Amino acid sequence: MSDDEADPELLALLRQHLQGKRRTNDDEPETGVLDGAEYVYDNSIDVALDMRGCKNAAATIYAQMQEKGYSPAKWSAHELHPKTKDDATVAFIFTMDLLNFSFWSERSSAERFAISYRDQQWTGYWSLVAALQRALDEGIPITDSHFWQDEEECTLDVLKHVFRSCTDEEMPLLEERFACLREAGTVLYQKYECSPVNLIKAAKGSAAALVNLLARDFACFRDEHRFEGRRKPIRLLKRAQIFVADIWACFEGEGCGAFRDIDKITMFADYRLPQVLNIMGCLAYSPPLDVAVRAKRNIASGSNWEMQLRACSIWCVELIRREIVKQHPDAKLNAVLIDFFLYDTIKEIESAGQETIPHHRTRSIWY
Ligand SMILES: Nc1nc2c(c(CN[C@H]3C=C[C@H](O)[C@@H]3O)cn2[C@@H]2O[C@H](COP(=O)(O)O)[C@@H](O)[C@H]2O)c(=O)[nH]1
Repeated sequence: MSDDEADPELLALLRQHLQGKRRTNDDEPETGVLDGAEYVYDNSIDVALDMRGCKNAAATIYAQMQEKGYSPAKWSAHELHPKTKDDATVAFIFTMDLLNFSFWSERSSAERFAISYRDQQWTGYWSLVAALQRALDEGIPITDSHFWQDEEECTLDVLKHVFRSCTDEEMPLLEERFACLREAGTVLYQKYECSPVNLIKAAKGSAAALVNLLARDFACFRDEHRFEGRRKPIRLLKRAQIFVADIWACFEGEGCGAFRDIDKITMFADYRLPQVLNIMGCLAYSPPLDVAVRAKRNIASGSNWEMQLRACSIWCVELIRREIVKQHPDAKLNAVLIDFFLYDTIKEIESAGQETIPHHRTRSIWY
């Protein structure tokens, strides 16, 4: 590139700041997730946003969130979520979001992996929460990072026992989960005196800084992938962001959950949100992608299709959020609460047997 040709990414950034799209305060950290999501959206051909759909969805989402009283307090109301606001709960949420990925199964609902706890069978995300609660009830210190480092006590067999299923299907990616615990135990020992509370304190009240610390120090949180020719990887950081959001929600914005920039956290790019955004008419797939998703074909982690599904979902929720704020300037909502609402909505749709399209199938540790 000759000297007088500026770097296109630099130009885009300059244009963005000149347009005042996102005024950033120089000494406040940014995660870069939203910028990366917008880049992928601008370069997507298999996933598109339906603007009319997003506008309609914004009105519906806002009305229903008001009606259901979506606020951070709702997080602790979930029966399996921890209720105390203390260090043990921070450790629980850190462990949970370290392992918060890939629960989907191709088995029937009767045969899919499930955890039996408190006289109920739990599947999906709730199977993880139930398994952790059950282990603690059984005296297994599964949320203690000293335990994760103890090669005698914390073995793959112990983890298999913690996540033992009441069907003959085992929890997916158990060995990968075991590796996540080991790695996190080592990093917490090396950098944070074995405590996730110290990790939160190191972010000094910034949600974005905490996300960046997780991505910098823990490979298993570093959910970033190449997209086409772009020099910089696209940062999606789903589990890092949902960890910050779960802490914020659980502590209701106080104490460990007091983040001055929580609104910088985006929705969490998992396998449920693209599905519900598609069902709500906000996200549209190209015919080949639509066929692949409906046929439940595996879509490779980090592939172009998968990146479009995840990143366009992030951008879609951002546009829905902006539309809500435009319609209701005093709305006390952010991408986190909208996301929580959308996840709970797709779970209601699923239990009512009203899914009109399956979620996409990607097996990975990222979501
Ligand atoms: N974007 C987004 N993804 C979420 C959640 C949650 C649970 N959050 C609870 C806390 C407050 C909220 O009100 C929720 O009740 C789990 N997941 C992801 O979904 C997948 C599991 O799907 P399935 O196998 O069907 O349960 C898996 O990738 C998991 O990481 C969320 O909130 N947002």
